[in-house]
Parts: sequence; structure tokens; C-alpha cells
Amino acid sequence: MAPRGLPEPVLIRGTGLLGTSIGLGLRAAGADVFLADPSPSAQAVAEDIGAGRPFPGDLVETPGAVASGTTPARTTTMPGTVVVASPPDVTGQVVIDSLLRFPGAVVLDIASVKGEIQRQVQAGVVDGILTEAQAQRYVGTHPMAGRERSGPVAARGQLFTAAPWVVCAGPETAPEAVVAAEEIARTLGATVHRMGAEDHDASVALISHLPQIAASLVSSRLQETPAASLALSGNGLRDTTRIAASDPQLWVQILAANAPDILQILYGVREDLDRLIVTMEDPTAPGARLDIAQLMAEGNAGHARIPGKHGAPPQAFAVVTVIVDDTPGQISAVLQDVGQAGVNVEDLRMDHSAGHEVGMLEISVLPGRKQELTDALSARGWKVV
Ligand SMILES: NC(=O)C1=CN([C@@H]2O[C@H](COP(=O)(O)OP(=O)(O)OC[C@H]3O[C@@H](n4cnc5c(N)ncnc54)[C@H](O)[C@@H]3O)[C@@H](O)[C@H]2O)C=CC1
Ligand SMILES: O=C(O)C(=O)Cc1ccc(O)cc1
Repeated sequence: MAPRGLPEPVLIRGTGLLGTSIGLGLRAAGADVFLADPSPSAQAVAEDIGAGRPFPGDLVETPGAVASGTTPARTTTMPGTVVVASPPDVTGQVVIDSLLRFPGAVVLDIASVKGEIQRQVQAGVVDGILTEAQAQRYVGTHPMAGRERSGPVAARGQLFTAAPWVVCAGPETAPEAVVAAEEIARTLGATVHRMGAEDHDASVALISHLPQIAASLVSSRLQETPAASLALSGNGLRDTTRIAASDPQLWVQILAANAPDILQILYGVREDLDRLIVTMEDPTAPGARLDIAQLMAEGNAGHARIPGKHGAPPQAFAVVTVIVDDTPGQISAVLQDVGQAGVNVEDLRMDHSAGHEVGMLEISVLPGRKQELTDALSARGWKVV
């Protein structure tokens, strides 16, 4: 059964990580999905893994066609909804092309920065390329879920489960566009957050773009580090650097598109860093340790404000740590016993030191269930620390 309120078929333009993940999720929900990507291999992989079928029509954009107001060729197959999942720097152009090419279709994009695309659509109206009615069929959105890898091979239909999905509708946006965007988000298991494009861009500068910059800055220090030092790495380093493996091409576009908002935050970070440097130059000076303590306490306070699963208020879970052998099947065996004990797993992670034959499986549960789970796992022979 197709999702209600979603005009079909759905055409996904751009079958990389995000486009293919959306296709997989929509197909699993029974929607009819077409795929189009200028990269034949990206499109073929997306089709092969079941994200949709090829769009029967030529969607190659003529360079400069949108800017010059040339109406793109219309196809006989008309999608009801177009999801633009291309790289950010061409998204505005693909959105305008879709509004012109598919009269009547709702068009949404999922690019990481929203203001610039909204401005391009508005400029299309001012320049007479788009009518107001055409522009109203567009709604900007942003799923707050992704991976540090790109391309369809890394796609997952479950990528958006429990993730926030921002919908940037304005008073001018056609109601059916908002309904379709929210239906896609909910069908894929995400929670909808309505927000203006400017507030969105200011928010992601802090909660998404700064962490990316911080991870890249920390990781760039590791380039010349001797292997013997890196062998000591634990989860602290892994936690703070995972997203440093992200696609540079994508991030050049994201950071450039949101530079003014990011810059305001970087000025604040620079102030804190300058203060810390002065303190560290003489850590025994009067007040220096208080300064360091204050920095750590400010970090604690900010971290405690990060909401938990499903956008719930921050919650301190209790962690039950189980030692498991580094052999196949151990983790699933522990999790089966956790399920038998009737305790819900809120979070899970594996701490794995290089060169050791055991791993530490950290199972986060509600604080009230910790003792019960510890007892149940110990009774089944697991070593709980
Ligand atoms: N990577 C992530 O974690 C997240 C990315 N996004 C946004 O999703 C969008 C796609 O990102 P990814 O899937 O990660 O990138 P990707 O690099 O995996 O895929 C982009 C795809 O777009 C195709 N493409 C290039 N030019 C195109 C055009 N003119 N028309 C149609 N397709 C075109 C490419 O061939 C490629 O297959 C970006 O706008 C990004 O800001 C949003 C949330 C998370
Ligand atoms: O890998 C992660 O944890 C991410 O946060 C990825 C991500 C990248 C870009 C976005 O616009 C949104 C999410």
C-alpha cells in the first residue's frame, strides 16, 4: 500500500547515499519510485539494490538552460513528487528544472543548507523563469541523518529511523507540497520539525557543521603521528573523529553555502581557544586551574543539553558493560539474552582495543533496569563489569 498523501510516482533525482536510501525506504513502504542520476553507475547500483526503476525519459539538463529560462523538454511519464537528492551546488538548478519540466508535481529537496536554494527559487520568480504558482510547489527539507560515506553502495532504507527531518515551509508553500514532504519523512520513520530556512541554517551551523569542522581539525593533527602513538587510540578519539572521514566534495559545498552562520560560531570558538592557550602557557598561574575547570564544566553543561533518542529530553542512561570474546556470534548471543530478560536496549556500542581478543559491549538501558539486567546476564554466565 502506497503512503497516503504522497503523489505518485515519486522521482528521485540523484541516487547517491541519500537518494538511494530514500528510494529503498519508500519502496519498502510500497511506493512507486523512479530513479535518475547523470552517473550511470550510481543509477545502476541504486536500481540493483532495489531503490526503484529507471525513469523513462532524458533528464539531462542543458548547461545554463535554467538561467536562460529555456523550458526543459517534458516527458510522457509525469511524477507526482520529485525528490532532488543531488549535490548542494546543483540542487537549486535541479529544483527549478523539475518545477518547469513536471507541471503539477510537488518538488522537494534534501540539501544540507536551505537558504541558498530558497533564494534561487525566489530569484527564478523575480527573473520570470518561474511563475509564483510553480515556485509554490517547492518545499525545502533536510533529513538530519547521514553517514560519513557517500554513494549508493552506502545507502540504507533505515537511515532515517528516529532522525529529525526539517521541513522549511513558508506561508506561500502549497499545502500539498508540505503534506507530501511530511509523508515521506514519516514513512521513512523520521520525526518532522518545521522551521524557517534561516533558522534551519543557523541551527545546523552549530549542531552539524561545527562538529564536522572540529572532527576534521582534530584528525588533521594525526597525519604525521607515529603508528605507535595511534595504536593507543581509544573511543575518545574515535567518537570525536568519525565524521572526519566524510566526503570533502560535499563538505566544501555545505560549508561554503553556510559560511556567514558558521563564521559567527567560529569567532566564539576562537575566543575560547585563545583563552585556553593563554591558560596553558602558564598552568600554575593563579586562576589557571579554575579556568580549565570552567572550560570543562561549560562543556559538561552543553553536552547535557543534547536530546536523547526520538528527540526526547536528555536522559542519562545506565550502562551495563559485558566482556565478550572476539569471535563470531558473541554479540548476537548477548543481545538475545538481553531480549530474554525483557530489557530494552537504548544504545549500544563496542569498545575494542587493538590487539586484544576480547571486546567490551556497552549496553545502555534505563537506569531503573540496570541491576535487573546485570543480574540476568550474570546468571546466564556473562562476565558483567
Ligand atoms: N551525506 C549525508 O550524510 C547527507 C547529505 N544530505 C544532502 O543530500 C544530498 C545528497 O548527498 P549524498 O547522497 O550524500 O551525496 P552523494 O555524493 O552520495 O550523491 C549525490 C548524487 O547526485 C548525483 N548528481 C550529480 N549531479 C546531479 C544532477 N545535476 N542531477 C541529479 N543528480 C546529480 C551524483 O551523480 C551522485 O550520485 C546533498 O544535497 C547533501 O547536502 C543531507 C543529509 C545528510
Ligand atoms: O554521519 C553523521 O552522523 C552525520 O551527521 C551526517 C550528516 C551529514 C550532513 C547532513 O546534512 C546531515 C547529517
